[in-house]
This record gives sequence, C-alpha cells and structure tokens, in this order.
Amino acid sequence: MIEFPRDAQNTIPSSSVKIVGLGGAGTNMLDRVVLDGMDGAEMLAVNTDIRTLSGSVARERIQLGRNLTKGLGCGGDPELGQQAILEAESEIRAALKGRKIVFLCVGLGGGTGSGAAPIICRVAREEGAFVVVFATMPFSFEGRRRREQADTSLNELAVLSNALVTFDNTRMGDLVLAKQGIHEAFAAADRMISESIKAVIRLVIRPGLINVGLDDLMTALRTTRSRCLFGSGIASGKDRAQKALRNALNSPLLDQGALLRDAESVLVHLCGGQDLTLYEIELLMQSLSKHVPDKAHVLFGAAVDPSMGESLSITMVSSLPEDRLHATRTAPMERPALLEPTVGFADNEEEEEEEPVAVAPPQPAPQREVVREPVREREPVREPVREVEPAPVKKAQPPASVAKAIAAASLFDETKPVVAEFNSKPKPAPAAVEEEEMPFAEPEQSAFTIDRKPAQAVASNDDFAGKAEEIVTLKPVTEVEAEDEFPEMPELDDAPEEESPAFFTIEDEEPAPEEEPEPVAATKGDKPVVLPGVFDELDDVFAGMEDPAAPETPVVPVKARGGKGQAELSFEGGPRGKFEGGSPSLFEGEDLDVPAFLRKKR
Ligand SMILES: Nc1nc2c(ncn2[C@@H]2O[C@H](COP(=O)(O)OP(=O)(O)OP(=O)(O)O)[C@@H](O)[C@H]2O)c(=O)[nH]1
Repeated sequence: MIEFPRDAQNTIPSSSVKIVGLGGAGTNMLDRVVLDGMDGAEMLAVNTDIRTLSGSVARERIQLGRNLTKGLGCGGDPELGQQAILEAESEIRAALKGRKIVFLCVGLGGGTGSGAAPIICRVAREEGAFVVVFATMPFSFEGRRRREQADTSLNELAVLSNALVTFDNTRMGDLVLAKQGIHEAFAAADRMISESIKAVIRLVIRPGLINVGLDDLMTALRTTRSRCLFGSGIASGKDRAQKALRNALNSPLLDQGALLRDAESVLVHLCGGQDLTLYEIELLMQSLSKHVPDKAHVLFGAAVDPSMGESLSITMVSSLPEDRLHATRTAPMERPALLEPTVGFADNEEEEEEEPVAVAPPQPAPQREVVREPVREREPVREPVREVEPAPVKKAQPPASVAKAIAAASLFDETKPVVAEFNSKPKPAPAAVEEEEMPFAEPEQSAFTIDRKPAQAVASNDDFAGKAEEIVTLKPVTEVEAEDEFPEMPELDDAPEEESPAFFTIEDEEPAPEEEPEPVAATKGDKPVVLPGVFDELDDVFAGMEDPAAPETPVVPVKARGGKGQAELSFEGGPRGKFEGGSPSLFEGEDLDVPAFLRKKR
C-alpha cells in the first residue's frame, strides 16, 4: 500500500468554490446540479425573472434589475441584461468575495445570460477567483438573432474567463428522440451539463493521489472558440476500468471518442475507492492511448476517494477549435476499436526479471504554443487488422504515459515499492487474444455445447425454406454428460427430428418434472419461428465458446425427461375416473383412451 500524505493545502474548502447559475437556463442547470447531489461547493442563483428565481433550489439567490425589469425577464435583450446586473453589481461582488474558483453556468442567446455573464466573469476575476464558464449555445431552430447574441457574448467570455466550456444545445438535442418535447431536450442537455460540471469540480477540488490543478484544466480547455470535449464514465464490478472508459467514450460530446483524435491536450482523471490499483490505471491508460494522438499532451490525475466504494470513474476533458470540430465531423468516421489488448502480464516466474518503473525527476510542463493547423481533410483512421497470435508475455511495467504521469507527479521514487505494488496482482497473459477482446476479461466458461448445421441439411419444412441459414442447438454441458443416464425417454410422436426445421433450441438444464416442456426459443403456436439475422449475432456472441470436442447434439425438439430410473406410467388397466364402466372408444381396433405414444409403442 502506498502511503500518500494528505497535505491540507491539497484540499480546497467548499466555501472557496461557488457555482453560479445565471438566467433561466443557468438556474435550471444549477438546480440539476443540486438535485443530482453535489458536495463541496456553494450554489448561487442569479436572474431577472423572479418567478424562476424563487423556484430555484439554490440556497443563495440574487435578483437582478429590480428597478429595471421589475421581476420580469429581459425578453431576449442582452443590453437590458447588462444594465440589470450593473444595478446589482455590489451584491454580486460580495457573494463572490474570497472565492478561489467560480463556475458560471449560463445559457447564451437570451437577454439576462448573454448580457450579464461577461460582467459576472469580470467581477469574479477582479475578486481573484479562477473562473470556469459552462455556456450553452442555442438550438439551431431558435433563429439567427439568438445565435448572434450568443456569439457576441461568447467572444467576451473567451477573453474574460480562465476556461470556457461550451455545449451546443443542438448537439445535445441529439440525446433525445426528435419526437420528444423541448422539455426533454433541455432536460437531457441539463443532465449532460450537470455531469460535466460535477466531474470538473470533483476533478479540481478533490485531493488527488496525482493531483490535477487548475492550470491543467486551463491547458486542456485552452483554445478560443472551441468546443468542450467531455466524457465521463463510471463502472463497478468486473472489468470496471474498461467499462468506465467505454462509458466515457460513449459520451455524445466525444462522438464515440472520434473527436479526441484531433485533441492537442487531454485531461484524464481517474477516481476510485481504496481498492484502485495501478494495474487498472495502466490498462485504462493503455486503452485510452488508442483514442488520442501520440503527440497529444495527456494531463493525468488520479484520486482515491473511499466514498466511491467499488466504483471507478474516469473523466476526460479536452477541447477542439470549432473549425477542427467541423472538419472532424464531416470526415467519415470509423467507430474506434475499444478495449484492445495491449499488454500481457508475466505469470511465469522464469520469464524475464521485471524492471523497476523508471522514475524521472519531475519536469516542468513545456510551454507549448497552440498552433492552429488549417482545416484539413482527414483520412478515416483505420486500425490495422492484426493477425491473431498468442500474446507475448511481457514484463509488467506501466505504459510510458502512466510512467510519465507518475514521474511528473514525482509521487514515487525507484526505491519505493511501486514495482511490488504494481506486480502484486499480475494477470496471466491470455494464450491468444483477439484484437477486440477485453484485455483482462477472463473468458466466460461455456456452460453449453453448441451444434451448428446448415439449415438445408435439416430443414424439410417449406415454411422455413430460405429463412434461416444455420441451425444452432445449445445444450448444457452437464446435460450432455447426463443424457445417457435417461435410457427410457418417451418419444413425442408429433414432432419428429427431421420435421423440425430450422430453429434454435435451448434446453433447460433442470426442467420441472412432469411439466410439458417447451422450447425456449421463439415459437408461434406450436411451431418454431425462425428469427432472421439472429444467427449472425450468435456467431459473435458464441465465438470462442464452441468446443469441437463436445459430442454431437442432434437438433431435436425438447424432450420430456423423468428422473433416473423413473418407472413408466401405464394407462392400461388403470381406473378411468368418471368414464369407469363405460365402453372403450375403439377405432380400427385401437383404444383411443390410451395415449398415442403408448399405442404407437405397441
Ligand atoms: N440547456 C438548457 N438550455 C436552455 C434552457 N432554457 C433555455 N435554454 C437556452 O438558453 C438560452 C437562453 O435562455 P434563458 O436562459 O431562458 O434566457 P435568459 O438568459 O434568462 O434571458 P431572458 O429570458 O431574456 O431574460 C435559450 O436560447 C436556450 O437556447 C434549459 O432549461 N436548459
């Protein structure tokens, strides 16, 4: 266990952080943050519209333009918004006094937000705060005037704020179905923004194992007229690191991670409970490196927070100049290959000796000029398809990115038990790992044997001709072994093997005795139904589960099964209930009261 002394200076008291919601949209965003639960910051709602303001759940509220708009909004006029805040400037200043960080949430395009945001920004800066602005841009359907008002305000904010994170409402509207109402669209946008705000706040104010500072945040967001790229994912349980990364990359603001490919700097922050391991960090960073350019400046931070329990979260923040954003979005995109195995771990003691993690003395981050490259046509990035071959057993060591981050944080030195910690839970190298397999997902043990046959080989029923290509039969392994122990199985006479066309049966491992068994696969009436296309998916799902050594399982309808040695129930000579004493129903010499399969047997 690596002991890391918590320095009081590492913690930012919650009274130093203030989240301000400005205007109608800003107040809604703030409410969302409050309702989602956010510790460690004070909340302040500011608006001209007294109705919205009084409905806010924020504890502190300031009304703007008491004399000017008299409790109403600004009617979409930014000049009115500007005058309204000037009336209340001293109140705002008092509320922001002594704050180290101010997060300002605002919807641009209307009057109050667009007019007042630059002034709040200025006042906060004058009070010595670091100001991060989260601003939404109007939906395209809101018209040109709103867009222009938003643009004007955004340009001012870009100059006045320390970091500017913009969210395009239109883009976030993609989160909801076109037929859903505007409220749902706003609510979806607010949720997304709330998540981003919380993640950024956590990232900045939570004391870290490897700290991320405000300067890092600035670096990640430093470009004027840029769009924020943001992704946050959380997961727990098996493979939580990979799942958290996948969730983060699935964020709509990252376009499945594709937008990261043009990012110049990316801030990555991991947070987990006490059980966060370097192994997980290493794998996660390895996978992430597939999504960011080699030359990108990766700012890395990690925190252990006991309140995370068994969960692990990853937050990524970056930005992309708008011109690049458009170029990227018009270029054809490949869905990035996630979860690629990149490293194997030694589980063999005879393998090479593990080397200690190279720890370089901390280097100051180089000052880089942000070079604006001209818009260029991008080739779709294709991951080369590699031959699948056994993963080489590698020395257990963190990837360069992690080593660099650790070194930069000067957290460890060579004599400390970093290597011991790192290797304390080595994972065995998988014998053969396919490109898209999870790097440390242990293969699921197949509980079934699988039998595949071309449909034509079995299907004789015209109903199914041409609808299925293949027949797949699943059978629990245990059942295959136990099958021979059921010698006496009555045949179901109405569904002979050959007449069972293409269908997919899953036989229950332990069916309830004496119940009429039914195929689990889709059936219509008593006929099995072929699900076109399902077999293609099954190919993927069950790839690797097949056991060529498994005994052949014929495609048969589900059979009734009794326990081992169960006596056959005879109907002959038995009582006939209320028909007792009546004459038997004979037809061509056959007693129709005797079940068909017993008659057939005779
Ligand atoms: N994400 C989000 N955006 C909103 C919401 N309400 C409005 N917006 C956006 O924010 C812009 C500004 O709207 P408001 O915040 O209501 O306007 P305001 O700044 O209060 O200005 P006035 O109404 O003129 O006083 C709109 O053009 C919308 O694009 C909301 O609930 N969520």
